Amino acid sequence: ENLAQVRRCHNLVDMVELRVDLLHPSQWPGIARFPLECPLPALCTVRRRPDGGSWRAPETTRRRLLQEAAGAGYRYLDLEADLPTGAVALPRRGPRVIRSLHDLNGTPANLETLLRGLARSAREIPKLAVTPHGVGDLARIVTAARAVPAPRIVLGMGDYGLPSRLLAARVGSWLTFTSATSGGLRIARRRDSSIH
Ligand SMILES: O=C1C[C@@](O)(C(=O)O)C[C@@H](O)[C@@H]1O
Repeated sequence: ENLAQVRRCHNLVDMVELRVDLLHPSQWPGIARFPLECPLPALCTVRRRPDGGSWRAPETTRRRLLQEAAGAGYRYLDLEADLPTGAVALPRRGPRVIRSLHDLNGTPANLETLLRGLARSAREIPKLAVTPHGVGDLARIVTAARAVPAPRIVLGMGDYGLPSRLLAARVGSWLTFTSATSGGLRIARRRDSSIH
């Protein structure tokens, strides 16, 4: 089902995220096959509930699946900022880590420091997903992104976050997310918008 969705939109996006937390456990055996059959670079994410995800099983199971994904051919692996080093062992020539921090309630004061401190090595890509409550917060997200060397990912969640997604390239975010199904930003064809 996930691969069918990728095939429907593979010419509209540059990479694909598999949200393992949204899968039924009966689908977990397919996690290792996904990047091999996916026509685009794949990102594996197992999002916890406090970070906005739907993961319900124990943390040990989550780490086991992340570990499996680390050796399965994914180009990127999303690991949280509070995950202890070594909780997921990364093979040499394994995936590049996107080191993420989510704030579902607001936009922390020290955004730039947070963003700068996320990556644990030069290979990791820091990612901040926060919830702006007004244009002031939105402006702070943009300022923080621009102050930190690329590549970095910044996303505003909620209504006030929308401009940070539509203007991701302008903001300097290395990627922005869209959704192959309902429930997120719909995928637009390239150049459907004229924002530069
Ligand atoms: O971390 C993120 C960002 C996201 O939550 C969003 O708000 O677009 C979508 C998730 O799939 C992804 O893992």
